[in-house]
Amino acid sequence: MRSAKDFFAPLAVGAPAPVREVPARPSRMIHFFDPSNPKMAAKVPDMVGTVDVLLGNLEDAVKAENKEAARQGLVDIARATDLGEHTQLWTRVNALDSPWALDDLTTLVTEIGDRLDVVMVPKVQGPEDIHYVDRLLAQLEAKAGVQRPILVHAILETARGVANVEAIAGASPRMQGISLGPADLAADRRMKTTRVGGGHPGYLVRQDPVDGDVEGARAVFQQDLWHYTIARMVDACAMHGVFPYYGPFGDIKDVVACEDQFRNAFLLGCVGTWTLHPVQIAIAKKVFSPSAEDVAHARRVKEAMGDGTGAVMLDGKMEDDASLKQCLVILELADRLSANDPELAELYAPSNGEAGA
Ligand SMILES: CC(C)(COP(=O)(O)OP(=O)(O)OC[C@H]1O[C@@H](n2cnc3c(N)ncnc32)[C@H](O)[C@@H]1OP(=O)(O)O)[C@@H](O)C(=O)NCCC(=O)NCCSC(=O)C[C@H](O)C(=O)O
Ligand SMILES: [Mg+2]
Repeated sequence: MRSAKDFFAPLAVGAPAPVREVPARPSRMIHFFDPSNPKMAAKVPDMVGTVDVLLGNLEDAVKAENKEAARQGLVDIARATDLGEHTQLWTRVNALDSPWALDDLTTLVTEIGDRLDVVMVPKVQGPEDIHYVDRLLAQLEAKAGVQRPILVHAILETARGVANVEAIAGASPRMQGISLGPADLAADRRMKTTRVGGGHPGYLVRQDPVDGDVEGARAVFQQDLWHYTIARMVDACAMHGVFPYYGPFGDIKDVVACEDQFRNAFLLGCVGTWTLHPVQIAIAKKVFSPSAEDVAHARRVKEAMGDGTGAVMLDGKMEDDASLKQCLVILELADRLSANDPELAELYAPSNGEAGA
């Protein structure tokens, strides 16, 4: 076991010092693109500034024969693209047991390590996977002279990963966050779904029979297949000061259910989601930015609560220290997003007569 005193020491001579706090940069949408797909790659420069994160995907959804082209494509894009102040560059490398992961990490850190913010690691099984990546990144950073540590993001997509989620979240100061990977997780758990994320019409609760008539009409309520896993992931992330994310929603045409799935994740504590197609970007932005109404309400509660202690009545509802703390989460998020986005700053600005944040 590593001593707590060693936790913030670099894992290789010459590697940058680990971060003590994960930078809270907006990451409402982690936009996936395949760097080996010329049409997608061509769209990347115009997406800068419109998405919080651009992620060059090297893993699943990239054909085996294109793995090397995707890796090199990402290097070329990172070198040629000015990402500005507000768009981060992430990658998803191939799984650690694949023939490509070592070359992915070695090439990316040595070639574009100074431009890469986060490495997403798929199919993480336990803290040992993070320890491996942690040490390797330190060695490569030292070799390449990278000045700031590259952070690590784990995808929760195996039953063992879910069972170890707390240990994964706390495995390294590099841990930036965790995403749900519902498609691989469903397969690993031997669930009987055949989809990439979202609900299933067969997973439901039915109203009791009326007057014992089991054949009569009854309401059915579709249930959320992912509630348990997302809630567990959110707790593990909050416990360790890292960020939780929903993952992919594969039914690109069903923008309504996509928005619902994203909003469930937002309400449960996730800070963002993956976007697989341009149409999902605006949905993620809408859902993971608090509404103007929520911000205005949070400000009213803060104003009404004065020094932050005691209880008050506002619009017929009791507000106290704990509801104030929830409101402060909303206000902090609104402030952070406003700092990067003049449109949101205007949307959230207190109207005449309203108290400021
Ligand atoms: C889902 C797609 C295959 C759809 O692609 P396509 O059929 O080309 O869609 P459109 O014709 O509607 O596209 C319109 C134009 O937009 C471009 N496009 C499409 N997607 C993107 C994108 N992500 N980024 C940038 N540009 C994009 C198209 O090229 C069209 O361009 P043009 O013809 O010039 O107008 C496709 O969207 C796609 O492959 N998306 C990414 C999929 C992906 O990354 N999958 C992996 C993540 S999910 C996963 O791995 C599961 C997870 O791990 C788990 O276990 O749960
Ligand atoms: Mg997967």
